[in-house]
Amino acid sequence: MSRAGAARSVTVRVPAKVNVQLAVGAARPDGFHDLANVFLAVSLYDEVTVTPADELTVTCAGPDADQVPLDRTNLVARAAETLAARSGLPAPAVHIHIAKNIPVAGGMAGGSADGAGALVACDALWGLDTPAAELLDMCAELGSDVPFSLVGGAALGTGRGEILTPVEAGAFHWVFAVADGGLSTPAVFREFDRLAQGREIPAPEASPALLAALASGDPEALAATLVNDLQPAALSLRPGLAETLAAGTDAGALAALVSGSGPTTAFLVRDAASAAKVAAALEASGLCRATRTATSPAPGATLL
Ligand SMILES: C[C@@](CO)(OP(=O)(O)O)[C@H](O)COP(=O)(O)OP(=O)(O)OC[C@H]1O[C@@H](n2ccc(N)nc2=O)[C@H](O)[C@@H]1O
Ligand SMILES: Nc1ncnc2c1ncn2[C@@H]1O[C@H](COP(=O)(O)OP(=O)(O)O)[C@@H](O)[C@H]1O
Repeated sequence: MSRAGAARSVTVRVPAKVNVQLAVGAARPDGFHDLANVFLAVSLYDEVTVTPADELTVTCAGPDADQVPLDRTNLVARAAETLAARSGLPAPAVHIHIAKNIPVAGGMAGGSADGAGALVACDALWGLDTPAAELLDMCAELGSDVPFSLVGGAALGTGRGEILTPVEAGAFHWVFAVADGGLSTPAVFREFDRLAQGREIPAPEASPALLAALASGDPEALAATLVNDLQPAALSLRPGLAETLAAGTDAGALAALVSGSGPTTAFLVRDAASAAKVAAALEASGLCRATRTATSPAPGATLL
């Protein structure tokens, strides 16, 4: 996008995710947990635009914009700094704007998506053409979910979720209920540890039945296999979410689960018509702040 007299800018679109399987192992010595994390990118997007500027600045617009930090802790700023440092460039002088549509601190990896988007956008703006493997390495440094935000589609994440293997996925329809306020991911993992005290935690493994259901595109089969080991922890911190989950299944959703660390709740539905019905019922229930409908799989970070 270049225009005489205007600074060139680059925009990248990035997807939210839902975890269709989130198997969590015991806490590791480094404080992370080994996972078998089956990620699915959904068609709910943020857009990250980078424009040359005098210094690194971050702005954000959207319904949740007031909850997004605009300082150097924002993952887009960290991404730009990481890419510049690794490429031997001076400190980045760039304005990064986030058009935010993904719920903040909602368990849908919005910050991770923005971080991946900023990496791809700055890479294009600065004409670096960084190899994909190096970009993925930088993503993993930024956060466990960031590599998946870059690649999108459907993938199994092992290690702390950053080691990705693509998996096959048919098309599915989803409704998301956005809760009031967010949940801190570290706090939800800490609650998982607390609830797990005195129990033997098995090593996390991907479920063959879930992967087969995902590949088949059969929503009933997928509904029977969805599992999120963080859900009891999220419900323990936010007991009211149980009512939201029940309201979605009462309205015809095939399955309901907490999205990642929550508090967004995800509802797998048969088709677009069912999505509209479940979303309307959730909106009418007063149990959530907003709803979104989406399909999966969605592409990863995409230059517009
Ligand atoms: C739970 C998941 C599921 O996809 O996402 P969200 O639902 O929050 O979006 C992820 O594991 C979140 O990944 P991400 O948000 O990138 O986490 P990171 O920045 O890497 O880590 C933040 C903190 O979460 C905890 N953490 C994260 C990943 C992991 N495998 N084990 C952990 O214990 C640690 O306390 C860590 O300090
Ligand atoms: N670009 C960003 N968008 C949203 N939150 C961000 C961003 N960068 C950093 N954060 C911080 O990360 C926290 C987690 O946000 P987010 O990634 O939206 O949720 P989750 O980890 O539940 O998927 C936020 O509370 C915020 O403090």
